[in-house]
Amino acid sequence: LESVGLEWEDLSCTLSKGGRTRMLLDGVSGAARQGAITAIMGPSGSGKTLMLNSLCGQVRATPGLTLEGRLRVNGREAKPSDLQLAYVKQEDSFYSEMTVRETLRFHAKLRMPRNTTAAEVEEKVSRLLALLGLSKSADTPVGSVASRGISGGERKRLSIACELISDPPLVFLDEPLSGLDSFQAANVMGRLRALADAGHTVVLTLHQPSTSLYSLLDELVVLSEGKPMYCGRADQLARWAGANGYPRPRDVPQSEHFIDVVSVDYQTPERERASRERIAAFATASRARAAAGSRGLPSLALWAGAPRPQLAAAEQARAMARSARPPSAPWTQFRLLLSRAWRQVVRAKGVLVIKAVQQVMIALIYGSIYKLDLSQRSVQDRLGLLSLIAVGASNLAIAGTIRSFPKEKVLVFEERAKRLYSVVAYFASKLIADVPINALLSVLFGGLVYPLVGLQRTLRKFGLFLGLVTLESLASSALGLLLGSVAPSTDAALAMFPPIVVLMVIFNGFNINPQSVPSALRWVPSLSLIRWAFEGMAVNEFQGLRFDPPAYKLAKATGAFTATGERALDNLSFGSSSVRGCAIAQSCIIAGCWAGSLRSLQKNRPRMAAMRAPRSAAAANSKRKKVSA
Ligand SMILES: Nc1ncnc2c1ncn2[C@@H]1O[C@H](COP(=O)(O)OP(=O)(O)OP(=O)(O)O)[C@@H](O)[C@H]1O
Repeated sequence: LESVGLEWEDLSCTLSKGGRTRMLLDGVSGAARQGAITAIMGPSGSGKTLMLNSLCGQVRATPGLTLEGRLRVNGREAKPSDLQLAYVKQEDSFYSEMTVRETLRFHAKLRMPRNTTAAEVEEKVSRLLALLGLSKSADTPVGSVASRGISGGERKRLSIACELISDPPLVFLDEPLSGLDSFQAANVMGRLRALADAGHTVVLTLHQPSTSLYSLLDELVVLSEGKPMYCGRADQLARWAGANGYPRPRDVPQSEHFIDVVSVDYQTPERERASRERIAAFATASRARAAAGSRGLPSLALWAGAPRPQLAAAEQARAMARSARPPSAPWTQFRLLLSRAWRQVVRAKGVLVIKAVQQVMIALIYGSIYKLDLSQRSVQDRLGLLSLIAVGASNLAIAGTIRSFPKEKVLVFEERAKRLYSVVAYFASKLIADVPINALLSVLFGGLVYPLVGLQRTLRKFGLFLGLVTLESLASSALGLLLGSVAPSTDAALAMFPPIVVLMVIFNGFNINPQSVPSALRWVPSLSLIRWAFEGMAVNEFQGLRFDPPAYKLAKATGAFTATGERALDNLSFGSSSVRGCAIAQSCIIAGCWAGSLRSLQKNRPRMAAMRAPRSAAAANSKRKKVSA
């Protein structure tokens, strides 16, 4: 493992909004050495995660946010994007139906160099399973909130294992113990200790660790209000507090005591002022200690003896280019993604059964209510039934996709940020895995409802009906995918869903005559997938039908009744429509939604803030004064 020591200097982050500037991080300096666990601690909201993210280039670019600082790797200036690191986020997301081993194998195949053999992949997977204590649960599905799987601690260890595939020397973890009970927390921390002992440089954020977990830490950075309160050896924290006038009472763990000392006390205005003064004093003392020079910081001296070999410029450029694209071939990415997506679809048997039961129930409801004959009444019944089928099928498919896709999108963004695969490979695999199931469910519904209600009994018309229902379901899923891709969250996507469906229902060709559509909205019906489904099904059903004349004589004599299916279609302005035309229009909507979703996934990647060189000490001080004023 490459020996890596990381040093940061004058790390600052400001956020300017509405004429006000907040210092989120304020002149923090420190170091993390190889073979050590460095923890970033502090009260809630003190900037722990922000600092960790700053070091590894993961701060989201927000309007008004500026990030400054200097990073050095083994004494040489570096940018966060140059670091070969593992970053384990607080929230993990996995495909719930994949087992632990399959998840790890998936990552290994995507992350390991292209010429890695299958045996090498398996060897790596087994080694990581053993290293993170996951061998026993290797063949258990990861699970989710809805389906039980591995424990919280095992999920965290799996996240760490996935990040360790490419043997990064630096390992960053945001709150790795959050949500874990003391047993699981000790297990995770024990594995991190083993990683550090194996030569990794481990940096993590922590809330309040127990005394036994604290004893596993080597170095500590304590923040309050974004300011540095302490940077040095974890076991020297109490000495630092004492030396600055706040000796630790007996029996109070040193981290608990110090974090209390440097927390803002909001109980009364006086106490708040006093606590802020205390924080300012600790910040000054801590910065003075850092400014005393790198030799003053124990951590810096420890890695200084292991300089990183200088890479030649050409080799450096090649390494950068390599890291900018996924290591695996596009075909491999597609194959692996398809196999993962397919497993997720077919193994989620509960979801599949629910969807199938839903389709059967709806078909049975229609079948028990509608009995179509050739009476005059049946004209209205047919139109009503076909319009309900068109609306119902689209609602089910759009809502289903909207609910599931935004969650998947988060995982895809994360995996894309790690450059595991291209969006095209992901998108193609998703469509291929989803389409057969959607088609199968549509055929199940259509195949049941068609004979039950008594639609025209010819094999050709039956086949066309199934095709139209399937196309509509695919178009609806594609629209759901588009909404899920452009919307920032599931809630936002669900909020967009009703108005869009209402518009599509209004303009379905049955509820408003095309001549009555306001001229500014004439284009809307051509985008309504419900309209194309309804129109296609109506043309398919009504063409060739001869209706019985009504029983009352006057209507019979004047011919004021619907004698043929063609007449019914004329009344709806569908006289010149064809099933083929509707199917082509529906296919164009599918293609448009897929293209839009792909584009949105490609464009909507989170942007990270770049780190600028810090301003001079004098400029930083004057800014500090301005902000606090
Ligand atoms: N990208 C960003 N844009 C704007 N503000 C941000 C950004 N990242 C963090 N902040 C702000 O910085 C402050 C510190 O947040 P951070 O999440 O680092 O705190 P923390 O110490 O990790 O808190 P906790 O212990 O509660 O998780 C918060 O006020 C947060 O809103």
